[in-house]
Amino acid sequence: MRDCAVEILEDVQGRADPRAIAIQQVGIRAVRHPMQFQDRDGAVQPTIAQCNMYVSLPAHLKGTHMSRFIEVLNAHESPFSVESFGAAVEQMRQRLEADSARLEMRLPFFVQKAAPVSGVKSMLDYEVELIGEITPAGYLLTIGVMVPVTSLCPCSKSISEYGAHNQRAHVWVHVRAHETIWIKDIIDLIEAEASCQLYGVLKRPDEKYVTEYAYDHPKFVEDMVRDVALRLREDPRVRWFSVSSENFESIHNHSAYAMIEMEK
Ligand SMILES: Nc1nc2c(ncn2[C@@H]2O[C@H](COP(=O)(O)OP(=O)(O)OP(=O)(O)O)[C@@H](O)[C@H]2O)c(=O)[nH]1
Repeated sequence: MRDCAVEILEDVQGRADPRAIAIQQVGIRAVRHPMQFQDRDGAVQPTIAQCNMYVSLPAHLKGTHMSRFIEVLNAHESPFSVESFGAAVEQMRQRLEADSARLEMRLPFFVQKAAPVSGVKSMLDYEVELIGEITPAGYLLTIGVMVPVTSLCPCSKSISEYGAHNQRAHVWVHVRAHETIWIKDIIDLIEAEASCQLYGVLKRPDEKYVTEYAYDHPKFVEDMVRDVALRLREDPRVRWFSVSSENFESIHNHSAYAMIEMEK
């Protein structure tokens, strides 16, 4: 067997490139990696992130150091959070010897909730997206959260002698902030504006409660994104946001959708 440790291998990606074209993003996509995630309450939860990792490559170099992206992930032992994310992007930028770096992570995030009447505890899963970019101009973090909620149609309630159609909706909020805004802050804000929030476990008294609560808080998809946008516009921590809602209609085989984006 040949001994790779002593063999001299050419560093092809370090060769000069004659085309003189810089690359804005080169790297790896769709890497799944186990990690620890920490949010507002300080508890650390294990999860699995799907990562995209990119750096810039100057015009004179042929290739980037592909293996180092995974090395960076594996070397990262401390929990990720909205506060520590910038340090992780900077580690990647330095290890790849690049001017700019971009780290995108999407992960399931779990919250233990108590049912509204019985108090029975259960976990609910949300989706989180963290997108951190370091360029010579500075660091930009975009935080995204998808919150599943109930929406109940105000028109259906108004025109029907009894009942109202309702559906599950996926509300995505992305924010860029002046200061720390936690994932749980965004979840609380969205759930407060839904026709009703969701729970993993509901006993019969809870089911009666959420049915009547949703009936008392009807929302079109437009109401949903406007009411969340109002809260984000009033929040001094937020400097840019987008909010969208996709309502999986129960009376159609298609979704209703609305989106608002605002730079403050
Ligand atoms: N740049 C580049 N590398 C690729 C690609 N596809 C596979 N690779 C391989 O990724 C491997 C690892 O690259 P490097 O990180 O530069 O590996 P290395 O030179 O042994 O490690 P370092 O000394 O840390 O730079 C190389 O063997 C490349 O051939 C590609 O499209 N671009």
